[in-house]
Amino acid sequence: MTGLVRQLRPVAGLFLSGSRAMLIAGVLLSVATALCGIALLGLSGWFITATGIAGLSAATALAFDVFVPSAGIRFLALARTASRYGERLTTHDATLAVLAALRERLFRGWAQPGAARDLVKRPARLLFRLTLDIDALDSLYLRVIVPIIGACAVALAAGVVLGLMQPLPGLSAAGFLILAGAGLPAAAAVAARRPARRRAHGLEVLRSRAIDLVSGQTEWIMAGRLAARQDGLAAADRYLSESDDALNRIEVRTGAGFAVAGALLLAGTLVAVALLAESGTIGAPVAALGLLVTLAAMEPFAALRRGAVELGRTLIAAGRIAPRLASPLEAAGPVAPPAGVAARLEDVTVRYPGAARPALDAITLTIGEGERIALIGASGAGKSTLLGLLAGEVAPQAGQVARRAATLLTQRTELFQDTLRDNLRLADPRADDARLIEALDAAGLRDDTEALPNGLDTRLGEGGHGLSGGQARRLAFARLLLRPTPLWLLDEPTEGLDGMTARDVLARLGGSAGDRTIVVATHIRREAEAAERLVIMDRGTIAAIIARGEPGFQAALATLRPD
Ligand SMILES: Nc1ncnc2c1ncn2[C@@H]1O[C@H](COP(=O)(O)OP(=O)(O)OP(=O)(O)O)[C@@H](O)[C@H]1O
Repeated sequence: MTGLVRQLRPVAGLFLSGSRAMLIAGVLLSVATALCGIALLGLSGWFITATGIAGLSAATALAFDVFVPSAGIRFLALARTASRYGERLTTHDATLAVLAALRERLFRGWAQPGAARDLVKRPARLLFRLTLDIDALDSLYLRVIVPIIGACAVALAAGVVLGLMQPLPGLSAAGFLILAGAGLPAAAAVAARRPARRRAHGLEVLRSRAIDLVSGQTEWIMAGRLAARQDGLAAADRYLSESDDALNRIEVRTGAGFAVAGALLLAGTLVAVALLAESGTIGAPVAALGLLVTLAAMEPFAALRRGAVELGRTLIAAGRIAPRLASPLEAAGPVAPPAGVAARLEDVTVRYPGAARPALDAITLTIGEGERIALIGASGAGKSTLLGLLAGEVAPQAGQVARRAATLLTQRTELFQDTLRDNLRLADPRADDARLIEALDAAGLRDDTEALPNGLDTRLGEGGHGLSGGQARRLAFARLLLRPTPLWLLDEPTEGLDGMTARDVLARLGGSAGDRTIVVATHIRREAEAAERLVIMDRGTIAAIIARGEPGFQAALATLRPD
C-alpha cells in the first residue's frame, strides 16, 4: 500500500498542482450528475405510481397536483444533461491539461545532460513513455477517482432516502452498496494487476519486434533469419492476446458480479419496502421511489469496472514516469561567466557511467570572448566531451562550468522529413523567408535552393534524403547562422567533405562568425589553421596550450591531417 502511494504521489501531485479547481469542479459535477440521475428515476417512479393510484377515483384525480412533480422531473432531466455535459467538458479539459504539462515535464527531464543518452539506446521505449504511458494516466482521474466519488455520493443518497423510510433498510442498503460496489472493482483491480503488467510488457515487445522486422528486413533475409524473426513477432502477438483474454475475462466476471449484487440489493429492497408498505409506514408511491432509487444506485459502481481493470496498467505507467518527475530540473540556463569571458572551466571532471577512467580529468580552461580555439589530440582524448560540456549536453561530476549560450555543430546533421523551410526554422521558428535565404546565401546553398522547382517548399526525405553530404553540412551551417548564440562549438565541421567544399565552408564560417567565440575540435589541419590558440588534449587532460606565434604552434599544426 505504501509502495502504491509512493508510486502515485508524483503523478497525483502533478494533477493537483496543475488544475486543482477544474479537477474539483469535475468531481462535483459528476456527483451532481449521479444524484440527478437517481433523483430522476426515483421521482419518476413515485409520480407514475401516485398518478395511477390518484386516477382510481374522480375526487383524488382532480385533487392530485401533476404540475409540481412533472416540473421536478423536467428540471432533473435538464439538470442531469447540463451537469453531464459540464462534467465531460471539465474532467477531460483538466486531464488533457495535466497530460500536456506532464509531456512537457518529461521532455525537459530527458533534455537534462546524459538523460536522453540512456533512452536513445532504446528508442521504442522512449516512444512508449511519451505515448502509451502518459495516455494510461488519464484513466486515473477519469475512470477511477471521479467515478469512485460519484458512486459513494450516490450510495449515501440512496441510504438517506431509504433511511428516511426506516433506518435499518437505509443503513443496510448503503453498507451493501459500498461493500459490494467498491469490493468488486477492488477485487478486479487486484486480479488484473498481473495480466495488465503482462499486457503492457507484451505491447512494448510486439511493437519493438515489428519495428525491427520492418526496418531490418533486408539484413534478416540476407542472414536467413527472417522466418525466426516472424516467429518471434507471432509469439509476442500470442503473449499479448493471452493477457488481453485474461483482462477481458476479469471484466466480464466483474460485470456478472455486479449483476448478481444488483439483483440481490433489489430483491432485498423489494422485500423491505413491501413490508413497510404492508405495515402502512409508507405508501405505494414511496415504495416505488425507494425501489427505483436502489436500482439506479448500483449503476455508478458498475462504471468503475473499466477503471479497475485498467488500474494495473495505470500504476505501471505512473511507476515508470515517476522517477523522471521526481528528479529536480536544472536551473534555468547555464551559469554566466564574467565579462570578456565566453566560457570558464575550473577543475572539471566528467566520467561516463561504467567508464574505467574519466573522459575529462580536472580540466581548467578559460576561453575569452571572440577567441578562436582549436582542440586537438588523439582519438578519445576528450575533445568531443569538452564540446559537449560547453554545450551543456554533458554534465560534470566535479568542478565549475560557466559559459555563454552555445550552439554545437557536429558531423551528424539532424534533418527531418519536412520542407527545407521547416528544417531551417528549427533553429529560429520566427525567421521569415528573407532571413532563411540570407542564411542559405552565407552557407553557400542559395543557388542550389533557387534551382529547386519548389525552392524552400522542397520536401526532404527521411534523414535529409535528396541532399548531398556537402549540401546537408551547408544546411546545418545555415541553421547555425540562424541561432543567435555568442559561442559556436564545431566538432570536425568539414570531415568527409572534399577539400574545395571544406575550405569554402570554413571561409564562410569564419566570415559569418563576426565577434562570436569559436571552439573547434579537430584532427584536420585546415580546421585548426584559423585558431588563435591550440589546446592539445591527451587522455582527458590538457597537455599544452599554444598561442599563435609561440614556439611549437606550427609544429603542432603540422601533426594534424592535411586535406
Ligand atoms: N557516451 C559515452 N559513453 C561512454 N564513454 C564515452 C562516451 N563518449 C565518449 N566516451 C569515452 O570518453 C573518452 C573521450 O571521448 P571523446 O569522444 O570526448 O574523445 P575525442 O577526443 O572527441 O575523440 P574523437 O577524436 O575520436 O572524436 C573516450 O575514452 C570515449 O571512449
